[in-house]
Amino acid sequence: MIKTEQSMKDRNLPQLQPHPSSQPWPLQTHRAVEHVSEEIRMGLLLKILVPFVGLVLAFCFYSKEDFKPEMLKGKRVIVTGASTGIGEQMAYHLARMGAHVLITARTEAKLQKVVTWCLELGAASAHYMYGSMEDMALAEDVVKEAKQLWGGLDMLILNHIGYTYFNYFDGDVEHLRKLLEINFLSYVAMTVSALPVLKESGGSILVVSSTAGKVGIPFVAPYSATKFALDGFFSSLRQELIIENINVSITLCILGHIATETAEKTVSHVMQKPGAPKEECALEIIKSGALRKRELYYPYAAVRIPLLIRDWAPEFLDSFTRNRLNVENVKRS
Ligand SMILES: NC(=O)C1=CN([C@@H]2O[C@H](COP(=O)(O)OP(=O)(O)OC[C@H]3O[C@@H](n4cnc5c(N)ncnc54)[C@H](OP(=O)(O)O)[C@@H]3O)[C@@H](O)[C@H]2O)C=CC1
Ligand SMILES: C[C@H](CCC(=O)NCC(=O)O)[C@H]1CC[C@H]2[C@@H]3C(=O)C[C@@H]4C[C@H](O)CC[C@]4(C)[C@H]3CC[C@]12C
Repeated sequence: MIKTEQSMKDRNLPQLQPHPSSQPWPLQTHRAVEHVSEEIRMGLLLKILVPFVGLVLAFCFYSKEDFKPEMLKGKRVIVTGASTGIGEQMAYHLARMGAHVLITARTEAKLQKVVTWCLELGAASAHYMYGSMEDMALAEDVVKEAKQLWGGLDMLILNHIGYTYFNYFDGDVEHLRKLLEINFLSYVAMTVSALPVLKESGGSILVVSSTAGKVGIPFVAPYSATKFALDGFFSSLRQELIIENINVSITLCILGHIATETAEKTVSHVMQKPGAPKEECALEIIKSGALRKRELYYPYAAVRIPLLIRDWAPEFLDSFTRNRLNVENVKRS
């Protein structure tokens, strides 16, 4: 194209100027129109959505069954990824409620400290097994240990995750494969191993997931894939348990940004406010499992409202999500 313009000049011919109406709109005008129609759509959406959300919140508030800590007294509970973060706090809450806890992670020293503190807090018993959930045999051995210790199992809390970077997807398929093993396949392996004893006890499976397992959030593609996989697998399995009248509940816990050490280290430079408290998050997960809820959203508004918007205005939600992050602080590694 430049070459063409150059040849016209060489031949000293008058430069023909295209008619203004034939020129494409300048980018700015086009974007302004797009923005206005988006504004109108948003205005309509909010006039409908806000009352609807109010009704949803009212329903949830008034339909809330009462949770009692005694529900967990003497219950036999496995918590994975409990050496730190939300899992550690869940172990402490369960201990205070008088449950039997078996906790897992890779770092034995941290697990020993958590078990000691669980006994201090009143756990009926507290044990740990350490190792990486890349090893499916470990996933099965943990459930076998629970059967040997307690003769059964009442609650399986699947919580651990492998290392997660927060950056543009770098094309590393091997990292994704490994994360699928740790964050997804090991959850399936533990479930397969635990289902027979959970059927005997009429127990519960709690699957800890994320906003990033329900909507597209930038910079977490591999992690997000593993969380979406959890939704697909466990939502399908829940249907099969209902069809077969098997009294095992599955609660999918959809979490927003939680102030754990790892999360704050990973994303504090892009988040505009700190995460929600891990202690309260941990308690809400336990409550939702004890009440056999289908899904937990925590923090409620921060997670539930984007999910409502997701199906009505996906492009708006994408734009809203990007605007909530200081994306300029994410530099390709
Ligand atoms: N924090 C947040 O903002 C959010 C968290 N979530 C979810 O909550 C759950 C807990 O998150 P959070 O507490 O922040 O995570 P943390 O990073 O604080 O804890 C992760 C736990 O998993 C263990 N772990 C790590 N790698 C492995 C492995 N290969 N095999 C077995 N265990 C492993 C860690 O112990 P060790 O290193 O000793 O193995 C640790 O106990 C996760 O499922 C996460 O997806 C969801 C949304 C937001
Ligand atoms: C950035 C996401 C939150 C989007 C938002 O603004 N939601 C409103 C709100 O939550 O207040 C974060 C939601 C989920 C987080 C990620 C996650 O699921 C856990 C990982 C934990 C790991 O230890 C660190 C990074 C995480 C990928 C974490 C990053 C931030 C979120 C995507």
